[in-house]
Amino acid sequence: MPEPFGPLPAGPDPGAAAAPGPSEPSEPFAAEAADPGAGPVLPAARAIPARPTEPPRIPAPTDGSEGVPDGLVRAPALGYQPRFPDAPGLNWAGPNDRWSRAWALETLAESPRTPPAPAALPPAPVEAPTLRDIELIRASLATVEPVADRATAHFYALIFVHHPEVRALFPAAMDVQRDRLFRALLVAARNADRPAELTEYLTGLGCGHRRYGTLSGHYGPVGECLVAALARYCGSRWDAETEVAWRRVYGLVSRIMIEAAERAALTSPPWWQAEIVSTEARTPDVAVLTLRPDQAYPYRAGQYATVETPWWPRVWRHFSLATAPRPDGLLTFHVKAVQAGWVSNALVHRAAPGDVLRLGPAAGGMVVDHDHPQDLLCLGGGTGIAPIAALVEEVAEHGAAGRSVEVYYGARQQSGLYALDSLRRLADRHPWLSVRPVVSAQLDADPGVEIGDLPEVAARHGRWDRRWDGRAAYLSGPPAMVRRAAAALLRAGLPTDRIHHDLTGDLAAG
Ligand SMILES: NC(=O)C1=CN([C@@H]2O[C@H](COP(=O)(O)OP(=O)(O)OC[C@H]3O[C@@H](n4cnc5c(N)ncnc54)[C@H](O)[C@@H]3O)[C@@H](O)[C@H]2O)C=CC1
Repeated sequence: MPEPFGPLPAGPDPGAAAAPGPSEPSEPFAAEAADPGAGPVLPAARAIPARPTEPPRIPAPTDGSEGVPDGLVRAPALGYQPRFPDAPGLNWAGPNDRWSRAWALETLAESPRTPPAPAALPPAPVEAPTLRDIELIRASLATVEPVADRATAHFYALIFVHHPEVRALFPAAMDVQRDRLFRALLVAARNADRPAELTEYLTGLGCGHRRYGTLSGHYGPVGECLVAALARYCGSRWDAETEVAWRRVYGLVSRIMIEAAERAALTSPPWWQAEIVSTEARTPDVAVLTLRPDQAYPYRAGQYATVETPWWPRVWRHFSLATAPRPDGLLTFHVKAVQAGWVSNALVHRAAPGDVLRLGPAAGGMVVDHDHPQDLLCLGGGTGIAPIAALVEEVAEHGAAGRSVEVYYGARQQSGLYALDSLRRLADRHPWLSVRPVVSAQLDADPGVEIGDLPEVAARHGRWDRRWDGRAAYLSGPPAMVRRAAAALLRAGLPTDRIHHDLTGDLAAG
């Protein structure tokens, strides 16, 4: 199962290089810069799956659509009725379709498009972990942490040797994957005595794993290999009591993930295919991509999607949805080509209208509460402005209900403020919205643009006039920026639960 315990909780995927945070679905935006291997971004030798030209016939919808969200109609064989039945190259899903073959998914016993079979629960009864279990698990993780690289490599080696059919679910390069496993284990261990947080995290993880083709039956073998790898690298720290603790916790973890995946299978597909309908270069390394999904793609402004390109099979990256949900169902992403970023470079420099991407389900908790209209303070750095722009649009559509929204939009230089014009147009129409552009260097700054790092400029304003009192804050951009902004807001007295972001980890420590 790819990313077993994969991308940690809480935000989109590529881009963030530095320390991870606590609750992700990973430090979205973080993994891209950390892609292994750097080197030429798009090796010419890579085989690109051919784009199918003959979509299979789409079964007619049935009337058994109870409990299915708006826009999705269940059909018996396919599971869901496509939103755009005439979309070229789309809507071909199911066992042995060309997309699945290109991705080598035919090696699975069942198609990942097929709703998971009834849960094959771990054989032993699933018991809640005891405090002693949690203590033992944390102690063993602390022992393994210094050799986490070797332990996770051993874990994957065990899986691939003993369960070779699972290899096809993982990307060719495993470096980032390895790191994710251990980070996910740490998150789970950190939250082991907080059942609500743990359940929320694992639920997101279980649903997200559907896009890899993970099936209920994969969890058992993965658990065995995990325990074996931990036992080996814990050395003398490992004993029978520790093993029982791990088995008990793994049983609970896998049950929550399997059940979440089964619930999700009732109302949504494991992934969406989306055809690029336009690409627009906004700067030499930032492109705005507009996509047409093959079926309705439910999300809230502020959330992100995981994206896979045809050029890097099974390598998934997070990008925020950059508009509020649109009536025409189109989706927009802002992508910056980062150094050694395989996916982001492919999307910015190679993707063209007609190319088909895959999307995982929307995730992330950076959404606006319209029932309690607080004033909002939004900081968007670089392409981190994407979810902020979506949030502002959603407030505009929903009605500001008396709240004011203040957006600080930062870039390193003036030419990087690629979304400023559209934000200013919104501000011209809506008196509740103010937009303050900030650039790091004087150099080419236009009049009215403030100079400095984004968190510092916003903090200056916050100190002056206590602008932040009573506001809910939304932070999005480079991890270091988000951490510094969060630390400034905490110092200014904003409570933690009013500071929204998609990073995981200890913000204040950053
Ligand atoms: N594409 C997307 O949908 C989203 C991307 N992101 C993340 O946003 C980031 C955008 O990167 P770039 O466009 O290259 O932004 P950038 O590195 O050019 O910086 C943009 C702003 O952040 C501030 N900043 C940067 N580093 C800072 C630091 N160490 N301390 C304080 N302030 C700092 C700068 O002052 C500038 O105002 C990436 O990490 C990406 O993963 C976040 C959410 C959505």
